Amino acid sequence: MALFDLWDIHFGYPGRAPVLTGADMTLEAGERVCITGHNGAGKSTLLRIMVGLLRPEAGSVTAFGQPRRAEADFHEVRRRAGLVFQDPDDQLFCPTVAEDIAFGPLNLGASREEALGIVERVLKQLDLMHLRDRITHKLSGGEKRLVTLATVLAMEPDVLLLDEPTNGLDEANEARLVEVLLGLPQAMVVVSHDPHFRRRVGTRSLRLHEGRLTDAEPACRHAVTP
Ligand SMILES: Nc1ncnc2c1ncn2[C@@H]1O[C@H](COP(=O)(O)OP(=O)(O)OP(=O)(O)O)[C@@H](O)[C@H]1O
Repeated sequence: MALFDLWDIHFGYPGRAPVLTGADMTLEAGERVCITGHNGAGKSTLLRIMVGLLRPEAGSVTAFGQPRRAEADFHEVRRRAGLVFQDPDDQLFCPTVAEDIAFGPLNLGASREEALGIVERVLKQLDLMHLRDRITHKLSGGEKRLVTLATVLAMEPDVLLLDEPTNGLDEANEARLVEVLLGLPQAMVVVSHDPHFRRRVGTRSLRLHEGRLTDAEPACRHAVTP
């Protein structure tokens, strides 16, 4: 069973030319699907449709084996598929890094102690312990991006949806991010303009062009076992 199956997705913003005009995509366990395409092609739009932040005009979204149509159908999808937005400021809203990471688990019913344990685990995993008590809005762009990933990993999603995760990262942090992603068990969809990054991380690459997804560069790696 595919984790996600998007079929013939059509979408346009009001008063603008259509963005998606029959996009198809599947995501299987163990896959890391990279998506490329020019600015404004609709990559972020597609990720938002996957988690129900936008609803397609036509076509279907099946996630975790169930067709998803109404808002209520997407609650489970958003719990199981963690979207890391392109702009970290859309995602970080607590005073400190630790509070931002603890927010999701606390919201899902974790105790204060459990949440603090999760904060420590994900910060160690991403090598970010030094940022634990920093004021979130005073972090650099690259630091914010890594913290955003930490907030999503803290929710232990089954699928990761990453929108331009290398934006603003220096070489060392980009290399570290590659290692972290390759070590994660989750299937993921990664939107990236960075061909080197896509080749390192992706098990499959798609190009979004004129509203549809097609195979891009040949895969360089085989799917990892889930
Ligand atoms: N809320 C909105 N209202 C109207 N138009 C929008 C809105 N959000 C995005 N768009 C437009 O829809 C198109 C697709 O945007 P989207 O952000 O999905 O592209 P993208 O492929 O992610 O681009 P980039 O590579 O620049 O991040 C663009 O032309 C954009 O201007």
